[in-house]
Amino acid sequence: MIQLQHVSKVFDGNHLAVDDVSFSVKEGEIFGLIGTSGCGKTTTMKMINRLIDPTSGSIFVDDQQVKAQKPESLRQKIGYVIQDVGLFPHYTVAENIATVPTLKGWNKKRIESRCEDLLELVGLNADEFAHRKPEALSGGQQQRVGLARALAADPPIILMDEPFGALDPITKREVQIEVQNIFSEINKTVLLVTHDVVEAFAMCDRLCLLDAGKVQQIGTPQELLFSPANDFVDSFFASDRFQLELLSVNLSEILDIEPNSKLYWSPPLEGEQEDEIGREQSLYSIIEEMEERAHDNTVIIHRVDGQTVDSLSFSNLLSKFRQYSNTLKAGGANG
Ligand SMILES: Nc1ncnc2c1ncn2[C@@H]1O[C@H](COP(=O)(O)OP(=O)(O)OP(=O)(O)O)[C@@H](O)[C@H]1O
Repeated sequence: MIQLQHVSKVFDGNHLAVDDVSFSVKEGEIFGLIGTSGCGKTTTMKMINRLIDPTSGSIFVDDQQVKAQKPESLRQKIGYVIQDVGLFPHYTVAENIATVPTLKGWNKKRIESRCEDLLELVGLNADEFAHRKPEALSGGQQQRVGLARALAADPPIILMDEPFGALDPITKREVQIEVQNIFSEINKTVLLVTHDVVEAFAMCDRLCLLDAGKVQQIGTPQELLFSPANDFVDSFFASDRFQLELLSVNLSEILDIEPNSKLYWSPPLEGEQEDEIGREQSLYSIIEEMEERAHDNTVIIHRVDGQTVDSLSFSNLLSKFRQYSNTLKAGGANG
């Protein structure tokens, strides 16, 4: 879907900001570009929608070189979400969302109904918000409108540059979860630039870690964490290591689960029926969920298999996780 081949960018004649970068982002994937400040993330992203032209190398979107595509038509298939959102201050929320559909010549009725659907998708009530100006929105609400605007004409690709950077940690987590749910419902190819490794691990299928414009490693979060290509990659994750390990390991990896068996939480949350657990949930989200449910740290997860009920305690789960992560560190699980 997106492919970079030996892409470099030199600024001011001698500043090599992006140095021979190659990667491809597959259809439907959330791909993260991470690295320290100034390592070339934003420059790399802006070369994809032609806000910046590369000095050398080739970039393909949909198997076509971007330099052979008109910037306007290229940008119609690429939604773009940036940190300061960039909403037009004199336009209402609805008018902001309508920008690309209007350029594409959609009729008024179609635009109105798209706008309502999108506001609902990002968790904002259309009656309440459609006619407000951006100044009458909180930062989190502006971010949601920015996302709705990027999704308006249903582009297959979304580029996001520090989209949650302006949010406080609690709102950030809420908006991240919503955005993840949105992307899992609608098939989008997403490139996310972030300096926040926890965000990258929570949201991305694969990551590319850059340093001084050069690719250090490309792989799944688990591969970068447990099989680092060099010392830079290893030390880059050191300060958040435990949280990242929990984020990069799924429940199904550490439990010996039969293909058709289902897992349930116990006790259920107050007022809820027995609630199934997603086997692809990360250990981190399982533990977050446990904290919400567990009163006495006893039986948390149980398996219903005919007459048999198997159960796991919080500490049992953690010790299985430690065993598994030690195997990964020793290079045992993924080879
Ligand atoms: N238009 C420009 N002219 C000259 N130098 C630039 C220009 N844009 C970026 N740079 C330089 O290129 C390098 C990479 O910048 P870039 O914005 O891509 O980094 P980044 O990884 O996105 O950083 P951050 O996380 O701080 O946003 C930096 O050294 C920056 O100063």
